[in-house]
Amino acid sequence: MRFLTAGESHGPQLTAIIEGLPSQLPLGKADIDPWLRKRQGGYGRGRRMVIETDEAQILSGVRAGRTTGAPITLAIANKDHRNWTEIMSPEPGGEPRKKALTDARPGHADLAGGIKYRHKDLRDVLERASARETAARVAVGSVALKLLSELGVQGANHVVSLGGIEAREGFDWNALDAIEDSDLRTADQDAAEQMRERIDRAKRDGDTLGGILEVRFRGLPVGLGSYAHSDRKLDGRIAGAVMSVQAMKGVEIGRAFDQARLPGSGVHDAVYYDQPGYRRDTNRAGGLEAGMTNGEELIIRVAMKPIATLMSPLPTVNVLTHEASDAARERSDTTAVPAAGVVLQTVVGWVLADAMLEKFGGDTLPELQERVAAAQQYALQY
Ligand SMILES: Cc1cc2nc3c(=O)[nH]c(=O)nc-3n(C[C@H](O)[C@H](O)[C@H](O)COP(=O)(O)O)c2cc1C
Ligand SMILES: C=C(O[C@@H]1CC(C(=O)O)=C[C@@H](OP(=O)(O)O)[C@H]1O)C(=O)O
Repeated sequence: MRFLTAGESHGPQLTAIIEGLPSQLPLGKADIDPWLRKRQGGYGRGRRMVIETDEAQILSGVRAGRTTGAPITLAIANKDHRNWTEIMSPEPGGEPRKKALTDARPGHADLAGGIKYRHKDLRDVLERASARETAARVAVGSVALKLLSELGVQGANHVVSLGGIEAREGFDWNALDAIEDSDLRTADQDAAEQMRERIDRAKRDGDTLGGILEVRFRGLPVGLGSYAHSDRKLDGRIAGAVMSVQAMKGVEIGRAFDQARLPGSGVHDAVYYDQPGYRRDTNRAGGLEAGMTNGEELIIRVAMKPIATLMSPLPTVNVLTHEASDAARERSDTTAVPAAGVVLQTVVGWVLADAMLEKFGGDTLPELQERVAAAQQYALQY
């Protein structure tokens, strides 16, 4: 499978094309829009999320509620575009350009992007660097999650820590409703309250916050990915997808950073066999060994940096005058950690769905389902 997204943050719309999805997958707006709405949520988001009510238009590849095997086109309108039509379509060469951005924001794409593409109005950089693009990626990933759910795979995401406030350790699949109900995407209500206070303080101070997120998947068959060549290794592919999300700066499989301090006897998972098949009593590996799923729950943790745009700005340089200045202040989120969990679950879902198709082939969903069931059976008896 492959996909492309296009669209600027304040342009008319975001567009995504997905190619390679099997036919006969039941698919409609109801499978995509709830993910878009979840991505918009979370305590600490800025005013843009009040303007947008993201929903996907399915423009090709689906007929009578089922995929046909043809490329799928998804479109998400930017409602805010109507407030930016003039700014987004300046006269060629017209100077000074309205809302030009010339005070490069440390931590954002502005300075390196301006030098790379030779833009002096850094708006030409930020429009595409913006995490608005993640709306398109979530739409794409939600289709992958739908395919996974038809194959018996379920995912989840939650906030582990935000602005230095730690949620209670542990994850319970039965607590998913509490996570979905929480504007901080944690089942730990006490931590959520402290996080809200921390976000309020950061906002008052003109500052921003990052955090740590966890993504989990269960029901995966053994052997997605491969040890046979570097670019087939699923851990590498997951890490690549996760790190490609705006503001993600670290990723670990299981609790890799803690485990790096321990001896092997305290890290690896002993294997046993009794009915109905192979079993491990621990899952410290986080579901991946040698670039392959091992049948245990997949556990991924990701570090998100604090938002780059500060209302109490850092020193920077004006790229027109080279004089010292304060970094540009754009409307912005104080934190987007809860929203990022939704993005991460969907982008990891894409990698997993892709690996499923690679291992099991499948022009159609029923063929895929038969082959996955047979592989699950084989793994027990092996
Ligand atoms: C859901 C989400 C929302 C974001 N919102 C903002 C924002 O409002 N302001 C901002 O400066 N950065 C925001 N970011 C992060 C920037 O897009 C990102 O830091 C920037 O593109 C530079 O890329 P890098 O951090 O990966 O190096 C957001 C990221 C995500 C995932
Ligand atoms: C638009 C979204 O996030 C945006 C991501 C973003 C950035 O710099 O990454 C900056 C802000 O853009 P704006 O200035 O238009 O408010 C966020 O709102 C979104 O998540 O849909």
